[in-house]
Amino acid sequence: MSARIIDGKAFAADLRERVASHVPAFRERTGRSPGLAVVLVGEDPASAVYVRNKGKMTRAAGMESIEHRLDAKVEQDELNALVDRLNADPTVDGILVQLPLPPHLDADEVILRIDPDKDVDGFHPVNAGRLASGLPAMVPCTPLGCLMLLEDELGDLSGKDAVVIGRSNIVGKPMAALLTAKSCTVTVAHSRTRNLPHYLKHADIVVAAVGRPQFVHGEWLKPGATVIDVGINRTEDGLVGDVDFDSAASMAGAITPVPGGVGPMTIAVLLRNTLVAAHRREGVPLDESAI
Ligand SMILES: Nc1nc(=O)c2c([nH]1)NC[C@@H]1CN(c3ccc(C(=O)N[C@@H](CCC(=O)O)C(=O)O)cc3)C=[N+]21
Repeated sequence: MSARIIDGKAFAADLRERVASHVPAFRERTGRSPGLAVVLVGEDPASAVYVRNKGKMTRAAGMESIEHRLDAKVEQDELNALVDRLNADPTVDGILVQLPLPPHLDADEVILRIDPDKDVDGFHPVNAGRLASGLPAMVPCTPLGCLMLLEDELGDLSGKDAVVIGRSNIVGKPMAALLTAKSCTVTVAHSRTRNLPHYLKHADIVVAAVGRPQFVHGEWLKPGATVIDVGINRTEDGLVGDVDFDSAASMAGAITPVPGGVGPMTIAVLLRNTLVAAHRREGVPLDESAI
């Protein structure tokens, strides 16, 4: 079997257009555009590139990008004070503090300080709790992007066997919550899982978010499985995912490439979440399920 390649880049471009199409009506209703504030601490080159791309795409969607660059040596109090100001600013609908932070800063403290209604990353424990409880939440961008690709590929996910590899707060845990809400039977595997191939052999859906280059081998997969590769690993061979693409593509029914798969979806969903946050905050109705 030779897998269909899931074009995350094209899906993300469509999603960004759908988001952009709702901005003019919001502006007419409220007299302003949705605003996304991005905070970058230090000058990690990879982070700087991401932040620049986010700003570009935010503006291309007709939304306001508010960028704050802080010195790598900034103190926690100063970062906290910036978050407080962004929380209080009515023109800011979304706040994203780029992670990881330099080691002297406490990311959990910053995340807890962000107004959950402006938490477009969906990292605040209130949003994790809302998601787990089936309440309206801000949903983390990467797992929501993966879910959109899965539903586009498979339609109804009800009853499917899904294995999520990785248990982070950013991807694995919210991914498992989303798939559970869609009535999948979900297994969460991780670094201590003893027999990963055993679980993968039954999986209709595999989401790999372990952070180890080319970790998942095609021979472990159920023939025809749908494979979503969240990994972004910079190696000598260039950018590779958490899945060994060539062997997986000969076993899977469909697979996301790296690059061009999940990555572009993360940014597109960030814009979607900003649009959603803006509408909720202003009480402007929006059919969220159509975006
Ligand atoms: N608070 C916070 N929220 C984030 O969402 C967040 C973060 N911090 N810190 C860093 C990670 C990383 N991240 C990516 C976004 C887009 C691509 C992306 O567009 N990748 C492209 C290009 C990859 C490349 O060439 O580098 C692709 O996979 O095709 C990748 C990674 C968001 N992150």
